[in-house]
Amino acid sequence: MSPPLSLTLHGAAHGAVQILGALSFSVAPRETVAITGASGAGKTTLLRIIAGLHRGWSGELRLQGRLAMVFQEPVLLPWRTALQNICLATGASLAEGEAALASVDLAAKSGAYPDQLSLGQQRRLSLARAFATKPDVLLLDEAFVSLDAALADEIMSLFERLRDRHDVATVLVTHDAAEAARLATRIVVLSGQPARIVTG
Ligand SMILES: Nc1ncnc2c1ncn2[C@@H]1O[C@H](COP(=O)(O)OP(=O)(O)OP(=O)(O)O)[C@@H](O)[C@H]1O
Repeated sequence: MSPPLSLTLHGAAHGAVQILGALSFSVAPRETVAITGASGAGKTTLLRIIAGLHRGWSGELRLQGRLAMVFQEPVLLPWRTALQNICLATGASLAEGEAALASVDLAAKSGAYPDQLSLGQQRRLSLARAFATKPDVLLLDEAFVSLDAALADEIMSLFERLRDRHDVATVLVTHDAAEAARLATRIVVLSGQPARIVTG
């Protein structure tokens, strides 16, 4: 069976500046690949290529099934409650939305609006919404940064619990070596200009 995600990149640029060189990788179901590398190496650009959010690249991307992405800043509808943020975005029923909230310990906040939630709660809501789409491929862009250590640990545990319930292939971008070592089954390191995979 072919993997849910495989990418063969000839190169990628922002305008005239070549950011990424030739590289390729694929991710199998239940695998978590961490993309690491120095600031500016092109990690987010690589993730945005996979998500279809960056146009300046050539190569071949094969994606099978549904894709969900969690951004560094939670992207939530401010005028909708936590429950509506899940149901409207994913097509989940109210019962499924409630279950998704419970899976990230937010059952008591279903009627709260995003600005009534802490950053940690907004992150948990984003994670719940991503998993509520039942994704085959999940992309996480620095989803655990800007949180204190205890909160980051708690949200990583929630992610691990949700991931282990789904046959999802995950690609996460992080500059945090400890986070990569904890969460990833494989670590891909980007380096150079244009960047290539130096380990992975
Ligand atoms: N919209 C843009 N227009 C022009 N250049 C860009 C744009 N977005 C990113 N870049 C440049 O592309 C390079 C790679 O950026 P990218 O955000 O992919 O790196 P990164 O590895 O994710 O960095 P960081 O760890 O700091 O978030 C950087 O040199 C950056 O300045």
